[in-house]
Amino acid sequence: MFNFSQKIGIDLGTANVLVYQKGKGVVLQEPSVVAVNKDNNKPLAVGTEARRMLGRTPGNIVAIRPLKDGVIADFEVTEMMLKHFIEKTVSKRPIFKPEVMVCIPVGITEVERRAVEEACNQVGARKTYLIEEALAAAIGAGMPVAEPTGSMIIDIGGGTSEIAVISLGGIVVSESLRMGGDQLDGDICRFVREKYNMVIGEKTAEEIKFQIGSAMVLEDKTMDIRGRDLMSGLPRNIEISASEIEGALSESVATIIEAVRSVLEQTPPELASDIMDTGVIMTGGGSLLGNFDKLISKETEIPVFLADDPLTCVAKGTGQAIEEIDQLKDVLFNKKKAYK
Ligand SMILES: Nc1ncnc2c1ncn2[C@@H]1O[C@H](COP(=O)(O)OP(=O)(O)OP(=O)(O)O)[C@@H](O)[C@H]1O
Repeated sequence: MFNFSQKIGIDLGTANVLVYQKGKGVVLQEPSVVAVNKDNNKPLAVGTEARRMLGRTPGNIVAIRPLKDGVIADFEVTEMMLKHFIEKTVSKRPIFKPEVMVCIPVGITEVERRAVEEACNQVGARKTYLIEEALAAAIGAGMPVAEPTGSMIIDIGGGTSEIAVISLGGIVVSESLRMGGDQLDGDICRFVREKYNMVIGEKTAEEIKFQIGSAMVLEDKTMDIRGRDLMSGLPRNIEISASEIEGALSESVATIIEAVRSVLEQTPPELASDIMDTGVIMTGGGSLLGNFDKLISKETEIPVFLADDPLTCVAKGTGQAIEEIDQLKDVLFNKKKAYK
């Protein structure tokens, strides 16, 4: 099949990789995990299949999350993962190699930018563009980013949280935290170990977060969990409540709210007034934590809304940006220079 201009947008996330393909939408959504055979250093499984192996691998296999805190921690494994996902999405024998747009966190260093570009070029991209994650999230959430009006986005991913005010296609004020939903899992593990002398894995912690995790408990509920007793070394069940988890998460939640406040404080008054009128939009999987939007709204006295399908906004925005790259080039790339 001829396909002259394969354009794909990649949300290369700490927790999930999403690929958006021109004309098709989000065509791939899989966890950012690779299972590697240590004997020959070859990937054994990538994505969903590899995630099932996390914490359950024999000695010669390791299940690796190659991205940490939003950036590439293991370059070689990231390349394996990108290669697998790009090959899975683009047609088998493309006439032209694909053009790829990848989103990156706002605070990323030049070395980290080059690492992402190099990884895409290594796996066969004809041209690689980078877009800041907050901007991609705002585009994907349908915000009028190119207009002369203030749009505020809070994107909470697995390893990073980006808070930004955008106007005329550029980021005017932003904060980027190297923490997100995954840190909340760590908070839960630590809490259970300290309070109940019990060890739980990160998958169990995430399950607790999904089921009873909340930034602000409005109605308490409980959940039975299973882990390993630290003293006896044996499996044990306990019941845990949503308000206990709220307490365990409070410090990380407060850090994110503090960053939101800091962005608001630095926002020029005209743009702040636009934001008061239109509200803030939350994207990213971390924004699905129970009542997070309500708590931020309560603490900042600004309307806060959860985007439709928050997990796919960044990928959609990245894909839309590459679809319209010719029109957006001036707005996105010149603006970025102007605000540097
Ligand atoms: N229903 C939910 N409640 C709470 N947290 C959730 C929910 N669904 C997903 N998450 C969390 O969202 C995070 C993943 O979000 P997302 O896929 O947007 O991140 P990412 O793009 O991979 O990461 P990053 O942008 O930091 O590189 C994980 O920490 C996951 O546990």
